[in-house]
Amino acid sequence: MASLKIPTLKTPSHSLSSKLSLRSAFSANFPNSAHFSRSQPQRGRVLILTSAASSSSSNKPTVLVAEKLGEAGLTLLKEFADVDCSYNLSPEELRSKISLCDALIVRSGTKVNRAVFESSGGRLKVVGRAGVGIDNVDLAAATEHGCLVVNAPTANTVAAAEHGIALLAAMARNVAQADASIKSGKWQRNKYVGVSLVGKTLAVLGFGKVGSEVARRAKGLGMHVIAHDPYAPAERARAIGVELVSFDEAIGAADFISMHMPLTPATSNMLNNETFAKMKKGVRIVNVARGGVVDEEALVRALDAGIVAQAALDVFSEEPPKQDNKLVQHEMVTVTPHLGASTMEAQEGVAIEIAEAVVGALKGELAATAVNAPMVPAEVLLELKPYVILAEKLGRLAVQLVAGGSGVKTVKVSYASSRPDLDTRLLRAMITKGIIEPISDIYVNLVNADYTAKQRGLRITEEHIHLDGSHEIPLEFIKVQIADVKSKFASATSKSGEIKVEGRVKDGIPHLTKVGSFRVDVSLEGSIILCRQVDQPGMIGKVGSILGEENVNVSFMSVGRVAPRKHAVMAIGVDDQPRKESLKRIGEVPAIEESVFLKL
Ligand SMILES: NC(=O)c1ccc[n+]([C@@H]2O[C@H](COP(=O)([O-])OP(=O)(O)OC[C@H]3O[C@@H](n4cnc5c(N)ncnc54)[C@H](O)[C@@H]3O)[C@@H](O)[C@H]2O)c1
Ligand SMILES: O=C(O)[C@H](O)COP(=O)(O)O
Repeated sequence: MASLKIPTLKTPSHSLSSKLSLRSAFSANFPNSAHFSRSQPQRGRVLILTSAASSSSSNKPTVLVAEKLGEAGLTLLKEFADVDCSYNLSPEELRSKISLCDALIVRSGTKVNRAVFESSGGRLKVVGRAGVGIDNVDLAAATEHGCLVVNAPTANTVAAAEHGIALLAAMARNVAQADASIKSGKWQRNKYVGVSLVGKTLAVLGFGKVGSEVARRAKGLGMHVIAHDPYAPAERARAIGVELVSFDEAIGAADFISMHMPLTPATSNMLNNETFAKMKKGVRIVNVARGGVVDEEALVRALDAGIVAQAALDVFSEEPPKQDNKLVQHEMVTVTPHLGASTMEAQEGVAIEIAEAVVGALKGELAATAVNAPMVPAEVLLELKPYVILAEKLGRLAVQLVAGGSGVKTVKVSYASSRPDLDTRLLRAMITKGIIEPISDIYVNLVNADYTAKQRGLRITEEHIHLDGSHEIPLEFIKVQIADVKSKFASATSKSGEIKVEGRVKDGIPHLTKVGSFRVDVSLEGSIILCRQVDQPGMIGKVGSILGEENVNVSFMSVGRVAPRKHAVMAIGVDDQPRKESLKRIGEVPAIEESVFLKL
């Protein structure tokens, strides 16, 4: 397996402070538009931006809105960002614009593929999908690029359900065909005799938000409604009088089938030759989900064979479909151009929902509708905040203790807590960030931490040390151990050979409390000098006066020793980075056996 090579450690261009917010976890962070400066690119806390990447002279982030968005959403966005509404961009135009944008908002008509993320040069931090389906966004590529994807999953539910019902009724009564006929001067009352809905069985496939609203409305029309959804809770179905059945039962019993699942590899072409063959002859199909859930050629054949009497389609595998598309031209098929979400009300709602999500994500707030990052409830985030800082700093310290040329492969993290259900995803992500960022150019956040670790051959194992006691404090301490490496500070190596650092939060401030087997206590602010010395009088004074002469402000000092007059480790918190010569002078103090400077 590859390993994370330790090159010369980079000095972070920022200094961490206790002001560090949860932003670091999400990365798509603009503290607020007024304080954001592109001319001073920073890593870690905010986006990597360069003045060359800036398209505007203001300090605001740039949001590209690539498809029509409701006014209320645009107004919200404009309060926070420079908004570039460029509709109908070609793929090339989108790729060339994207490196100037911090966020991109699309509907279903824009393919946000890997090339888009690659062209963004690391600047794109949020993709907002103004709607539900995210099949037009390459989530794997987004995650690999540390880009958060958020959607607007609720505001168009009713609109989509109403459109499904509209198509159901229009299909059953040949509304579209009869309308076209009369407009062409004909009066064909016998040709357009329809079928009734009342008493018929409707199978809703996909019993989520839209599917259940369709079911509720269909029941109001007097239909018998059954549903299939492998993941839907039976109680939700029962509550509206719908029975959940197997896929085969659903399609075998249905007079009408309505599709409401997302397009995924598992649902692609789920209606196909084989499944059409299991349906009742004369079944009618509505699709307001995605074109790709139906094998369109198989549907044409099923229509021509009379297995499917009629279909009503709002969505197509290729949008817009070619003009000679056999389904579009088929007499027994009613079509609309992906209008499910297109009501005035839904579009205003979606625009607000996505604008809030994108602005929140750019500010580094928790994104409630994130689709490629673990959901951590806001209250958990707030409580874990100081531990998040501790986790990153311990990772950062541990990796700086690794000798150059070593390969970091295995990191073990132990969480000592009385909470059996402690959510460690965020902490793990931050330790990963702390370990990887000082030694690479990769920007790590909650979105891409696990992926990045895997890519770099870094295996992070986690252990919970269960403590008895009050559940009030989420965590007693975090221990980070790096195995199978040499350390540039031998005292940081435990008896079993791992580099070991341990820390805890005291009064809301993260502290380093153990290095190797030495207990220390130094607040993790500024930077740290670690020295191992023979425990004897005057050591603190000697080192302190060297730092004083060099004008380096000491914020904290702590000495941990194995026994009086034996070995001791002195941890010194410093506000400024000492000159190399100062560190050399410290190393030359006779009783000092080794020393190292660690930048936080
Ligand atoms: N035509 C439009 O304009 C329009 C508007 C809104 C939504 N949509 C589409 O409708 C889909 C559903 O929207 P929603 O808001 O109800 O989403 P949702 O996530 O609330 O519901 C989707 C449901 O599909 C279920 N599902 C997943 N795999 C399935 C499978 N193999 N078989 C059966 N069910 C399965 C899920 O368990 C879930 O309950 C969206 O993904 C989107 O593609 C289209
Ligand atoms: O997934 C959705 O939300 C719908 O398909 C709506 O898509 P649209 O935003 O392109 O209308």
